[in-house]
Amino acid sequence: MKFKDIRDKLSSLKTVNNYFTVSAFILITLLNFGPGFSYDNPAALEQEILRTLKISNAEYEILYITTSWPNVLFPIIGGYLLDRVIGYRLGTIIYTSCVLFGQALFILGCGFNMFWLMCVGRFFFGIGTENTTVAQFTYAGRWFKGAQISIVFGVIFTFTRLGSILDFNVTQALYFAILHRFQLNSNICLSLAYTLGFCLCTLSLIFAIILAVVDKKAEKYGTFNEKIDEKRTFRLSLKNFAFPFNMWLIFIIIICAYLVFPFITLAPVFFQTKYGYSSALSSFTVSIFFITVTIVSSINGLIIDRTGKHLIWILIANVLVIVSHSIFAFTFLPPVLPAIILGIGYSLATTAVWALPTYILSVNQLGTAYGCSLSALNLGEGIISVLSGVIVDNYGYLSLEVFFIFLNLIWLFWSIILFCSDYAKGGVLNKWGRSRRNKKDKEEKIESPISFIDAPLLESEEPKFAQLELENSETQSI
Ligand SMILES: C[C@H](NC(=O)[C@@H](N)CCCCN)C(=O)O
Repeated sequence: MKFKDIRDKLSSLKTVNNYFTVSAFILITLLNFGPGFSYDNPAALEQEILRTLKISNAEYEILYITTSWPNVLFPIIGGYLLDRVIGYRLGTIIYTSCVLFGQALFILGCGFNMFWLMCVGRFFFGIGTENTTVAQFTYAGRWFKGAQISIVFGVIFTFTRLGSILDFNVTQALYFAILHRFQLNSNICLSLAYTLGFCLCTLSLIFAIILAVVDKKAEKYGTFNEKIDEKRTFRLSLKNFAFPFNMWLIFIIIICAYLVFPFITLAPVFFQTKYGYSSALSSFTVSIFFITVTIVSSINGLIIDRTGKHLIWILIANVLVIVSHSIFAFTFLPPVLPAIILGIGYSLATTAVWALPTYILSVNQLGTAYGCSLSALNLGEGIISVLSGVIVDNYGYLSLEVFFIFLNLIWLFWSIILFCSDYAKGGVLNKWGRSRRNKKDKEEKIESPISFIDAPLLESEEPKFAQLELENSETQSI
């Protein structure tokens, strides 16, 4: 075999791998769009639900409690099952099916005026959505760990937040369009409006199935460097929970970064109280936060991958969030400014922090780690939401802001500890992007399987290259 033939074979390998990678990138980043869109379906039509089902505000809250509180536990189980029992391919299909099942029950509950069925639906939807996130992050780590991981998370967050923004605008418009055009009873109108979410969740299930096929084919093709442990067992092994010290610090930082949400849920009334804003203007200011996150997440991902230095970006993000809360607390500057700063800070933090587990854990432990992270952030959000309510009721909004500044100083403390601990261990989490992109970087324990931007020769292709060279020399000797 001539050198040209070898080169042609290798470039065809590169083309196929590029094709796999681009497909995986699209499927992974879109996987949670449908669930992200449907998560706040109740809030998009809150008044209509209250009126149609004749429920109180407290009962309405049950629709969210049943969605979020079970997720203090379920992602840990779901993540472990992905790693050790069902595998992430089948797991993702099961979890997206659970989302779909939950959304279907929720819609039926609306249609038949059965509030309890809506709550059961939201329970299945909630555990399905959160575990789909665990599976999505695990897939991201499996495919893109290395120099492209943050852009993947950036695009994931752009789509997830875009889903939320669209939900609030489209679902409501759809409901009123159906109501005015067909004059149906409002239960049926609610069900029909929520059917859009159901269709998008169906797409997630389809994406999960295609992704499993692409992943399987890519594995057969030798795309991945790291082998998946195929030994599946139903016996609980605590070994998968034995994380290195830095991973525990990452859990704490994830909890802290997500404490922005308990604030955001109270923000509309805060804006009305402090700035005398109308309800519409307050909601608009909150939406500025979400729009900022949607726009900047992908850009942040790109910047973080280019520069590396994830821990520095987390520190910068932390400072931005503190600045934002300080402006809210101690100035009367228009709240849209700190809302934008908060959006940039939060987006920077999440885009950088979710990449970190992939640098220190094997792919066989990623599901468990992401599951624990999701459980931890739900617990943190749950506790801080309750505390925030108590603080507002008893001490007012200035105290609430001081409380959030204090929480962010705790985040700063743990970020510095992580920085020092990582430095002492050789700075794996805080490398320059250039160094991660350098394929000869032997320090990196586990490399990115393939480069998304410009797929270079894979390490896993080297045996094939050797094989071709062998064939070539044999042909020549004959
Ligand atoms: C990964 C993280 N997920 C969450 O915070 C979930 N608890 C709630 C998702 C709500 C989506 N509108 C995230 O979305 O960043």
